[in-house]
Amino acid sequence: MFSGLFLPPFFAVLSTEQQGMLVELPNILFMLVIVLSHFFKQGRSGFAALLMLVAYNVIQQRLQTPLAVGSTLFEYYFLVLLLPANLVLLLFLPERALFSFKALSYHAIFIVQIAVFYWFIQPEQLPLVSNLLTAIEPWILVSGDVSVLPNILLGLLICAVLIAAILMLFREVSSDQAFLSALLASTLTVVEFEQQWISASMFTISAIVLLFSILKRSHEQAFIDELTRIPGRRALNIELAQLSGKYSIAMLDIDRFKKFNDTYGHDIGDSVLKMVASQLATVKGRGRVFRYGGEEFTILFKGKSALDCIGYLNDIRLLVADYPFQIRQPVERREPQEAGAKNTDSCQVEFIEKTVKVTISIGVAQRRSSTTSPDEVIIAADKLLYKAKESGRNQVCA
Ligand SMILES: Nc1nc2c(ncn2[C@@H]2O[C@H](COP(=O)(O)OP(=O)(O)OP(=O)(O)O)[C@@H](O)[C@H]2O)c(=O)[nH]1
Repeated sequence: MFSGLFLPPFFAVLSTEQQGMLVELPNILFMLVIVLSHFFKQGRSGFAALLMLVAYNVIQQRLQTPLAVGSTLFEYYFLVLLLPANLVLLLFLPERALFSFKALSYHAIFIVQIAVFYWFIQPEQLPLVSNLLTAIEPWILVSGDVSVLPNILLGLLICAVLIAAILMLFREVSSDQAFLSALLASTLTVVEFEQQWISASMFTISAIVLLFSILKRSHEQAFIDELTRIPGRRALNIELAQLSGKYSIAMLDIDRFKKFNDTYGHDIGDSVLKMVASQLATVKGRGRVFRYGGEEFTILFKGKSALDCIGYLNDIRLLVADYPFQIRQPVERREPQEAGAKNTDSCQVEFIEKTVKVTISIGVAQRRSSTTSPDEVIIAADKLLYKAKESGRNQVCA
């Protein structure tokens, strides 16, 4: 329906040896994903790769004959039902390292399905399989010219894809995109099952997406600060190690943040950090923002003097200071007691909304000479930050 137009001509120009390599490619890529998922502690992607690897091999080893032969049709239905069902199930299960004790229940679910499949495909089960197919015949209205896929299974596949797409939109789990791609690849494969090369090409694409997803998430884990979603200290250190020529570094600190935490609680303090990071990320002048640690941030301006940066830094300082940060705070309200009544401690908790102002202080220093190291520039910027605090906060010192 979709791919038949371009896949066979593309594969036809390849030599038999190259075609053989392309058929093996999903196996290699999925195994790579499994190994990486173990080292990068991304079990969910590892399980998805394991499922896809087994499904691909079932297709290659068992389903390359016409679907009407022997138990092939039954095996095809088995695959169409269980592959998306397992992928969707994984979307809801918590992350577990693939080769860990905690993941044993996942492996058990998987092994039971393989055992059931293996039992059904034994030659002596053929009469039972034929009877089963006859029994479910009224349910599986074949959609004729679209594919050999019964409408009911096609509907389930579409539901699985929709669930993955909705989850991807509404929660921030980076592996969801890879699951959606695996579900789309499985759907296209089973819908276009009679197309030559469909499984090799779709499963290769899905394996590549899974691989990229693992690498992207590992990169994020290493370099992106989990709370503020901006690059963290490790990313800054790598940038600093590669610096040369003219540059300036700004050190920024939220004013009286300890008091803020003590008054409104650590969770609201975290929201302030997120808000400040999102405002800082809009800095002009090609400044790159990092979370230095705690409530301190760093902005690196390559090719700029401290004087060049003052305007950009004042802009973000004002942006933060003008941001109406909303707080929903619980307050206890004591019920007034009637005269002579017994002293019972009755109080109600109410929530009040209020807007608070957050300010930041900034110190910015530039590289003075070719012998000045980035650490020395940071120390100089820190001293200027201290000066900004001493001079009343909410200001830039250069
Ligand atoms: N909520 C939250 N608080 C943090 C985090 N990291 C550091 N802090 C808090 O940030 C506060 C820093 O306080 P101080 O270094 O004393 O400085 P300050 O209160 O901002 O005062 P000045 O810098 O002098 O304006 C401490 O109370 C830390 O607990 C975090 O990730 N989340």
